[in-house]
Amino acid sequence: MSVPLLLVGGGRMGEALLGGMLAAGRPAQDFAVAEVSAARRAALTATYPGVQVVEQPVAAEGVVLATKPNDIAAVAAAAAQAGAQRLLSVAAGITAAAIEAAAPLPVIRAMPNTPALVGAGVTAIAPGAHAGEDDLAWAEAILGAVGVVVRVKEAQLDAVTGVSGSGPAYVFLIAEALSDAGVLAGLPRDLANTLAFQTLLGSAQLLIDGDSPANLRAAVTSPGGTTAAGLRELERGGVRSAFLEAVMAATERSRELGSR
Ligand SMILES: NC(=O)C1=CN([C@@H]2O[C@H](COP(=O)(O)OP(=O)(O)OC[C@H]3O[C@@H](n4cnc5c(N)ncnc54)[C@H](O)[C@@H]3O)[C@@H](O)[C@H]2O)C=CC1
Ligand SMILES: O=C(O)[C@@H]1CCC=N1
Repeated sequence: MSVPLLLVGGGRMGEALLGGMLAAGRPAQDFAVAEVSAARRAALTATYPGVQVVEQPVAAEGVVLATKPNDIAAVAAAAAQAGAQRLLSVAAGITAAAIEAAAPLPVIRAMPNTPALVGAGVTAIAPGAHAGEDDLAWAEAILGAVGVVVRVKEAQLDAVTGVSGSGPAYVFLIAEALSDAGVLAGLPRDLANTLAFQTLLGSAQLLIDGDSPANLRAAVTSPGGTTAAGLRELERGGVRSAFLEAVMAATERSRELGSR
């Protein structure tokens, strides 16, 4: 009997998707994870009772490919061999055409991010040549359980990777730096962490509620006040252009991963 959804690769992204879908209420029996690392299999088995954790792909209606980009073609072929009917790849860079060449199945490409683990991910999806509306709807149902899903053209996925796939790492770097700065200014680490992390959460919520970043920033910035003094230093440090360069570098790296 085939399982509804097999995840191949139970690493950071595979676990974020699995954990997110379980937290959203999908039953553990809906899932199997194929993972080559014995240590990872042991960890997943202990954390997610009821999920079938195996070494090699088992028969599944749909398969999420969540191994490193270099392994995706071989893993797609193995999943097809094991009876998969359609594939959802989360690998950075690897094109739908490359996956279709390894496995003659409908392929959806997706770029999720790790906040999927707490149901607050954002994923962009794009169809391969043989994927139809039902395949896109299938991918949306999987990824919609762990956050917002948007549809894009496949050519946009490299830029999506640069912004939101890699984006959580940029935000964690900001969190670290803001907390470190609090410590430098004399606050205990616990307090600095609470202040920095809750500031990120609250600011994100204001943005999600719909006002523009520029308006929200202006509302914090009193004439001649503390924020204007701080922002001046951030601009002097080139923060804005550092973000432009970071996203362009990540986008370019995603393109490189796809062209090897
Ligand atoms: N980590 C992230 O924030 C994001 C990662 N991705 C993509 O997700 C994919 C996985 O990335 P991570 O989870 O970060 O890597 P990872 O290294 O944490 O996980 C990959 C897992 O796949 C396993 N694996 C390797 N070959 C296998 C095989 N043949 N069969 C079964 N399991 C196998 C490894 O043992 C490992 O546990 C990559 O293609 C990456 O581009 C996409 C969006 C965000
Ligand atoms: O760093 C990477 O290559 C992966 C893809 C997006 C986030 N992590």
